[in-house]
This record gives sequence, structure tokens and C-alpha cells, in this order.
Amino acid sequence: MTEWTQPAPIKVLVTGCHGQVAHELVALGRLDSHFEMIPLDVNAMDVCSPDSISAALDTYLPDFVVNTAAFNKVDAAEHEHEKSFALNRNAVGELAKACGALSIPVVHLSTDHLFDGHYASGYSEEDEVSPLGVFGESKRQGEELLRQYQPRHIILRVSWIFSARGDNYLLRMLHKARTDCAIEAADDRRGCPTSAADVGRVILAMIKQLHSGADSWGTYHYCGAEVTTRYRFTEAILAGARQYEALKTEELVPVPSKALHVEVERPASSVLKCKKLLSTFGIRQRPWRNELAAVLREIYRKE
Ligand SMILES: NC(=O)C1=CN([C@@H]2O[C@H](COP(=O)(O)OP(=O)(O)OC[C@H]3O[C@@H](n4cnc5c(N)ncnc54)[C@H](OP(=O)(O)O)[C@@H]3O)[C@@H](O)[C@H]2O)C=CC1
Ligand SMILES: Cc1cn([C@H]2C[C@H](O)[C@@H](COP(=O)(O)OP(=O)(O)O[C@H]3O[C@@H](C)C(=O)[C@@H](O)[C@H]3O)O2)c(=O)[nH]c1=O
Repeated sequence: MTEWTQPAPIKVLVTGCHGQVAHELVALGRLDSHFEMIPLDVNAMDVCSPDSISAALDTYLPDFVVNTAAFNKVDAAEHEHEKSFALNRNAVGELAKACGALSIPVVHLSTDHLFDGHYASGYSEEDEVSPLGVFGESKRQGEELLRQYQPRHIILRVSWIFSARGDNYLLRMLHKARTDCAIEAADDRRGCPTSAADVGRVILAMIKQLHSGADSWGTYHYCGAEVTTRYRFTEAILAGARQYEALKTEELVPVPSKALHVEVERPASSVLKCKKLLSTFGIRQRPWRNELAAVLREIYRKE
């Protein structure tokens, strides 16, 4: 009788490991014996340095690289072009070249900010990209370099990420709710909030199938189920938080986004259609409201 041996775990190297998505991805991967997670921060693997990239790949010999490192400050990017393009474009190109040379597939995260937001019903992977700002343009060019240098890639475009840590809309609104009597929120910006943990789940599910031989490389969209507005999302955040504490905010005011004086216009519709992910990988959207409840539980458990 032949002895059954446990297959070797899939080695997944994660860049920018202190970020929101990376944190959840690594935590989920560590709960699953199919994976060996290799979380690297900027000191262990600086994606802006080709030498640092090569050294990390040579040391860890991963089966997959997940690139979550990015410059995500949408307004600041308008002034900090260099930083935005260095991280969101050049670094992706260098990573793609290095991984391409070693035949290591790359999973890379991208954004709804590639679109101009005019399609109210949402965007599929085939729709034309037309970014409104420097951040979106730098991410668009990063995608292009990845396609050029490592055909065995996944580009996963996601939107409106929230989690219990890092810099995100949920935590900013929660802070305002504790300090301000009124909050204004855009009722003309539509999209689908997505928890960082949900993105982690999707990435791991895709990697499992790809590692088993699925030849499904390419670009995919994922976001939480149920289209909403910034205003309605804020309403849900406040209602959820009030289960745990009294908030200073008494009034939530719907406003057009131009009244908020943000530096760069956001897409009016950030809605991503996720049919391709379902038909190719069988991965379904999860309702963001359930994820929001889980994240709020985590926030208040920590406090
Ligand atoms: N946040 C969102 O709403 C959305 C995010 N995305 C995309 O998803 C991905 C993950 O986003 P998110 O988790 O929010 O990212 P975060 O901004 O939370 O994390 C990015 C991480 O990258 C690290 N980093 C910065 N410079 C380097 C470098 N040179 N080398 C290695 N690491 C570096 C940062 O470290 P440090 O903190 O030390 O600078 C940080 O830990 C990104 O590609 C982003 O563009 C897409 C759509 C929505
Ligand atoms: C400050 C503020 C903003 N807003 C609105 C205006 C604008 O549409 C939006 C801006 O919020 P944020 O700064 O969180 O959103 P933004 O910088 O657009 O966040 C993005 O991060 C990047 C990385 C992405 O890829 C996107 O998917 C998205 O989540 O929120 C309010 O409604 N009320 C407010 O008080």
C-alpha cells in the first residue's frame, strides 16, 4: 500500500505586509494548512528596489507573489506624482520582470479608480479605463507593465476597502462620529464597500485553483454585494457603531461630493461587476453589511 503524504503548502509571499489587505490575507492564510504565508514589509522587500526584490525572491522561492504594496493617498497623489508612479507603476514593473524571469505568478491589486465613473450600472473587466486622477493613472500603468512582463498574473480590481486597521473611510467616519456633531457624506458617489478580509478570502481561493492548474490568468473585479452610496455606507457605519457606544454625531447630512472639496474627483460610479470571477472561479460576492458588522465587532473588542 502506498503511503499518503501531505502535499507541500503553497508558498505565498505577500509584499507590504502591514497594509489592510495584507494583514487579513496573511491571517486567513495562516489558518489554512494549504498555505505557507511569507509576509514581508518594506524592510524585508522594498518593491521600489530591484535588488531587494531579487534578494527576497531568491531567499524564499515562493509559488506566488501577492503585491499589496501601493501608494493609496488619492488626493496626495495629485502633488506626489513621483511617489505614486514609483510604487503604483515602476515597482509593479520591476516585480513583474523579476517574477517573470523566475516563472513566479503574481497576484496584484488594482482599483475602481481606473474608471471615470460614468457607467451607473457598473464596470466589467472589458470596459475602457479612463482614470480621473494621478492615483488611478499610476495604477493603470502598473497594470499594463504587469501584463507586459508576467503573463501569468491576476489583476484583482477592488473598491472601497474597510478594515479594523489602517487608513480607511470607516475608521475616518468613526473618528468624526466621536468628535463632530454633524457629518456630511456624498450621496452622489456610488460603489460597493469591501472588507479587507473578504479580499483576502478571494485571493486565497483564486490561488488554490491556479496552483491546481487552472489556466485562468487575467483581470478580475471583486467588491462586496449591494450597491450603496457614501451617504448610505456612513449611515450603516453610524448605526452599527451605536450598538456599542453613544456617538457625538447627531446629524448625517447628504451632500453632493463637490461640496466636500476633495482635491480629485472620485468616480460617480465605482461599481465593479463581478460576474467573471463567479463564472471562472466560482467565487461569489459576500454582502458588505455582514462584513461591516464583523469589522465593528473587532474594533470594539480591541478597545
Ligand atoms: N484601500 C482601498 O480602498 C483600496 C485599495 N486598493 C489596492 O489594494 C492594495 C492594498 O491596499 P491596502 O491594503 O489598502 O494598502 P495599505 O495602504 O493599507 O498598505 C500598503 C502597504 O504598502 C507598504 N509599502 C509602502 N511602500 C513600500 C515599498 N517600497 N515596499 C514594500 N511595501 C511598501 C506600506 O507600508 P508603510 O505603511 O510602511 O508605508 C503599507 O503597509 C493596493 O494595491 C491598493 O492600491 C484597491 C482599491 C481600494
Ligand atoms: C471626508 C469625506 C469624504 N467623503 C467622500 C468623498 C469621496 O467620494 C470619498 C473619499 O473617501 P476616501 O478618501 O476614503 O476614498 P478614496 O480616497 O476615494 O478611497 C479610495 O481609496 C483608493 C485607494 C481606492 O482605490 C478606492 O477604492 C477608494 O476606497 O468619500 C464623504 O462623503 N464625507 C466626508 O466627510
